[in-house]
Amino acid sequence: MGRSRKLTPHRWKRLPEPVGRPVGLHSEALWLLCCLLSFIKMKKVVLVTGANSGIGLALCERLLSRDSEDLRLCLACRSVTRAGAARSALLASHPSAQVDLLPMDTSSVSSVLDAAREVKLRYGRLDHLYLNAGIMPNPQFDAKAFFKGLFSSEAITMFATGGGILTQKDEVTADGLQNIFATNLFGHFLLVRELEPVLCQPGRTSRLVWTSSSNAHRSAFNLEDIQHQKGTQPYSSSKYASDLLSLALNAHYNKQGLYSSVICPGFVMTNLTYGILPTFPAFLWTLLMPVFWLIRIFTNTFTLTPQNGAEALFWLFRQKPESLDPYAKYHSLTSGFGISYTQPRKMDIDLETAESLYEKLLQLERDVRGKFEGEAKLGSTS
Ligand SMILES: NC(=O)C1=CN([C@@H]2O[C@H](COP(=O)(O)OP(=O)(O)OC[C@H]3O[C@@H](n4cnc5c(N)ncnc54)[C@H](OP(=O)(O)O)[C@@H]3O)[C@@H](O)[C@H]2O)C=CC1
Ligand SMILES: CC(C)CCC[C@@H](C)[C@H]1CC[C@H]2C3=C(CC[C@]12C)[C@@]1(C)CCC(=O)[C@@H](C)[C@@H]1CC3
Repeated sequence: MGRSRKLTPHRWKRLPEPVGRPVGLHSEALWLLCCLLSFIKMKKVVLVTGANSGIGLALCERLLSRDSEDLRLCLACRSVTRAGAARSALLASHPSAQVDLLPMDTSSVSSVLDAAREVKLRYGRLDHLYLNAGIMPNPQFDAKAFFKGLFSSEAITMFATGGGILTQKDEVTADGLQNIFATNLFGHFLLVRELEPVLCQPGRTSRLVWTSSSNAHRSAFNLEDIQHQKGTQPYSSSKYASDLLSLALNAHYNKQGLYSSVICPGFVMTNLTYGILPTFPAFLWTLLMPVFWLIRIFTNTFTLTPQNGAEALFWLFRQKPESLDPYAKYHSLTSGFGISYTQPRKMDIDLETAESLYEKLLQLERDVRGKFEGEAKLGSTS
């Protein structure tokens, strides 16, 4: 027996936009009503990269706590197992929520292209895209510079930005890209470019939000070496590049209803920060917490928990995109009393550099696509 096609109220909710226009005056009116209703009732689609832990997972939790009924959350993660565990944790506290999984490794071009294809097939719309996945592999902590900085006038800045005390050793991915650049920036850029048809739809606005950092420094970034092959601060460079890219994306896409913003979550205790001192046992971090709470009195950037760190991401979700400043970075901050809030701070960026980076990224995109198509052709002929 064929499945009944009766439209129960439950089905209305999930009804995709009507396809094929019926003929006749009544049917025309009915079709218009259908369009209107499906537009009103359709859930907002929110995709978060790196959603299985830390700040990304905390954002998902906060979004569902606010409204789990009208959201369709998609966790884009490189590990299916870790993503599944995160989904189960979210569903345990929000059983009626709609939480989907999407396998995606932002450091791999083919994985990003596959994931984007899947998003277009599955959703047909995308309201919020949180570009949050990020890495800081092989960090080198300069203890000498840290203790020197501790007794200097720059102590607070050092704690707020990690400037001058951290470097990283980068690697090359299978696609021949620098790993930190590919993971934190280029994979996300490619994703946005691929998702253009669902992000830029007439009569609708969509949002991009980049999880950047106060560790993003102009001095670490070089337009002649956007992947940071030569330097020792690829993390800082990738985050500065995301600040620039957000500005360029606004310049190119605002007229199509797509808006981009950047946030800094502050200093948060997550897998990324635990990795900075790998030999430092977990219980020592816990012992240090009272010290960190004390430091928070002097710098509100010590947000410390992923929930506090996700504050600016969550705040942006509730703002009208047109009201936001493309030159501002939205900082998650936490007061000495533990109260979280969001504050915009001007970024050290300019449109000319942003445009130059954008052009270079477009060129790199053409190069990797060309390589992919070439390999695909080779595969089909052999
Ligand atoms: N913690 C902090 O103090 C600060 C963090 N940030 C930024 O916040 C963001 C989130 O980090 P945070 O929550 O702290 O750290 P976590 O390590 O907890 O989260 C990072 C997330 O990114 C995912 N990820 C890493 N590499 C890839 C990849 N190649 N493809 C897909 N997903 C990937 C991780 O997945 P997996 O679990 O598989 O590794 C994880 O889900 C990052 O962009 C980071 O740079 C910025 C400023 C400060
Ligand atoms: C062992 C010592 C007693 C304590 C060491 C503390 C440092 C490891 C942290 C102090 C400031 C932190 C910091 C970051 C990493 C860890 C510290 C250097 C970041 C660089 C992490 C990533 C970011 O994006 C920055 C915003 C953070 C800034 C502060």
